[in-house]
Amino acid sequence: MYLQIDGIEKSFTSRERGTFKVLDNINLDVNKGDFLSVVGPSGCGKSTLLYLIAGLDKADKGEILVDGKPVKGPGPERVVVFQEAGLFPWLTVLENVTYGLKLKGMSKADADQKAMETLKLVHLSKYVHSYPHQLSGGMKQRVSIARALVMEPDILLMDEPFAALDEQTRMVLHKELLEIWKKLKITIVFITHNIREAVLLSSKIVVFATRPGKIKATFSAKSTKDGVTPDDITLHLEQQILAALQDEIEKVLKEEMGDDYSFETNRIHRDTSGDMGSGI
Ligand SMILES: Nc1ncnc2c1ncn2[C@@H]1O[C@H](COP(=O)(O)OP(=O)(O)OP(=O)(O)O)[C@@H](O)[C@H]1O
Repeated sequence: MYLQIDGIEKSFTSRERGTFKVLDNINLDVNKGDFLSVVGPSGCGKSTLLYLIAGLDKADKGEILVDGKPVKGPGPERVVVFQEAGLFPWLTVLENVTYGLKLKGMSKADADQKAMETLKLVHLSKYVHSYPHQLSGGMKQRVSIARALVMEPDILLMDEPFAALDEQTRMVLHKELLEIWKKLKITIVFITHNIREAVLLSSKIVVFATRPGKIKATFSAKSTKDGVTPDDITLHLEQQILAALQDEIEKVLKEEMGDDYSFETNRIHRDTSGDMGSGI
């Protein structure tokens, strides 16, 4: 197993909520080259798990292993792409992408060459000298993906990277991310609220239960790759994931709105034209 998550527990403490458990006994095995999506209602601990894998935070209990070695902090083999591109506004696209390489001590010429190759991969060769404010949201997110890929990580950790983008841009980036995944044979852990996005992109999907976050169901979505899956298989998988999520969504709504809140099962339904589950 390439990425191994063994018995992870994590609690936080805040003035309003006291100490509360966010992740409870998370066990997950990810193979090298898997595209794993984690789907779950708001606040169930998806990002917390991603940050633990990234080594940006520490678990209270359990262990995360990459290639058999315990994660003890951030490492170049695990790079995070966030929802907001977070580019340096005073640097050009090329300078943003070479920034990490130069910090590692790479010469300008080598860093520029490597960055140019990576920017080609995300179709931004023409914009290397542009500044972030001159780019659309989708282009900024491409730069952010290039900035991560240029470090040649083994695992790309993506925290709702397309959530702030419009539907058409997101569709294009889905296609491009799948091409990159296949070309680089990289392992991806992808956090999303969007069931359709998870089904379209992933080889494996994990549904989180909430309060505290734990794994409720795991689905294999390998057959949905390469666009060969008949629509009805994709839709069936979406329905199964939605069914697994339904109780969890209700739990969150009752906590937020009160126990008398009634959740109609037909409120969230499969909508072939829409963005399934994006409002969860
Ligand atoms: N540093 C922290 N201190 C206190 N509470 C935190 C901290 N980080 C996260 N939380 C809380 O832990 C819970 C899980 O947060 P997390 O961001 O992991 O959930 P999520 O599933 O990614 O949510 P969303 O889908 O809304 O982004 C939330 O209730 C959040 O408010």
